[in-house]
Amino acid sequence: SPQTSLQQIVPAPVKVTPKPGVTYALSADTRIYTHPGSRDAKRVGEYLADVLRPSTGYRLPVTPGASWRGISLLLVGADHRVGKEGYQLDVTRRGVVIRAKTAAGLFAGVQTFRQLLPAKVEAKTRQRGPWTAPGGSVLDYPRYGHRGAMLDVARHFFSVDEVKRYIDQIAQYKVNRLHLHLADDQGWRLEIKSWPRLATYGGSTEVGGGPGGYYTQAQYKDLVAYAASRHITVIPEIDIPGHTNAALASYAELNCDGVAPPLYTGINVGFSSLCIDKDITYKFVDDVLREVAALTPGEYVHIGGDEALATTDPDFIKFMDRVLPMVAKYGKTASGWHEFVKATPAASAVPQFWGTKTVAPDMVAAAARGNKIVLSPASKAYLDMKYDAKTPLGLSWAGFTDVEDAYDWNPGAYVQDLPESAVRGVEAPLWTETLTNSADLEFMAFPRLPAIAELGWSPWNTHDWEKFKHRLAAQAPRWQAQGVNFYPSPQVPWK
Ligand SMILES: CC1=[NH+][C@H]2[C@@H](O1)O[C@H](CO)[C@@H](O)[C@@H]2O
Repeated sequence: SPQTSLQQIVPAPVKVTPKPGVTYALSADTRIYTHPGSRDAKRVGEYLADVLRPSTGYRLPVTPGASWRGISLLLVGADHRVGKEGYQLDVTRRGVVIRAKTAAGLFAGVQTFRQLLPAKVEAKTRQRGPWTAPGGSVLDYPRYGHRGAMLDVARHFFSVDEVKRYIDQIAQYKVNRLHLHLADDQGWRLEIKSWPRLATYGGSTEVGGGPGGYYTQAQYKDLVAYAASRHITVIPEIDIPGHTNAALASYAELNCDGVAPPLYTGINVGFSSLCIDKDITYKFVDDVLREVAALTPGEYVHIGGDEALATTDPDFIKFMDRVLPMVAKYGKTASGWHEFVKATPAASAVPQFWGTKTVAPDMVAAAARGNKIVLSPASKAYLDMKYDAKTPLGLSWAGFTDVEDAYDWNPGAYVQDLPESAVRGVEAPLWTETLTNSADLEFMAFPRLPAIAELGWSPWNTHDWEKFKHRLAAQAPRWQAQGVNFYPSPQVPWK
């Protein structure tokens, strides 16, 4: 197997110091040690063991302790620059030591160490060794705190296992936020106990008329916990007041005329709106936000707000003025598509920019008021955009996006006059009007998701398409070992 290298890690680390001639070899008696007394460190150790055991066949016991031999995950001695999510990795002839201040940092270090082992380590079945990693040191920490992926489970429903598979795939690239688009015109995907028909009826179909589906609150809690075990915080989105046909179809009383529209299985947008002047609308939103907030250990709840074309601007503002305080009442910070800045949300709220142009005066104004922006420019970060005219899946309203387009922009300087200090990070949305299973998701997400993940993690001084495309090529054997159905873009010199 081609020797891996410290120079091929994705996302590119802050500082890499190879030690030529030094190699570490896993062996049958390798042990994994984790910071004594830290349950979270032990969980990272177990995660690493779960990755390595199937392919190597080694026992790799995980025990509290530290040793120069074997693999040690320690919450002591890390360079202060690692901060909350960074790490230091040292690979010597005798052993591997990952140091961090938090378990999240250890988890990030494990993702890097993983990439130093041969690609076949990613297989779920026993492979022949040797299991070697090149010697050297890495000092690493993220550029942005918000490094997100969004999955639209409303247009097409994706099972708990399919979402977990995507979680495992994005975790490899140090993504730390999973935004779940849980409700839209075509489907309501989360059980709400106070409004049961939202899921049972509103979740009973999907784009194209298939059976749809929904997560019970127990299943949703399982997803949130699974993401957390990969140090990914789930941001639930209930898109309102637009994109609400599934809710309006489920409860006639939510409609201004008291008549429920039929369930919708097409892919138009902008035709639905909650009834802004009915009190029951705000009881509905309050009940939903209360239940969603109770299911959200994370700080943010996303209330959508995009394409409210069936809502007048004054009504949109009136609606948001009544709803945004509910998010705070339930102890959460609001996030929303960039349109919601029309309602002047609190400075702590997170506008998510999805525009296609680099001039967004409302984003600059919001930043001036203290809002920090998540960047998801549709012509760069939308993973549902076709790669080119021949791409069988996806949409093209924002143009074609091949992997170089997804990579070649600077989030710190993308929106004119928006200062780097006002950028909270990046997020890659995967809308699923045309996607129905994991293979479809993977075809659109790989190789572009790692490009967006690198923009979120790596220092700008490492940004170089000519180098990145080779590092991306070196990821392909890993995706092959994992059965990831990636798009072999002609822009990448695949191995
Ligand atoms: C924020 C946003 N609203 C629209 C837009 O993005 O385009 C998506 C498709 O690319 C579509 O699914 C979504 O409903």
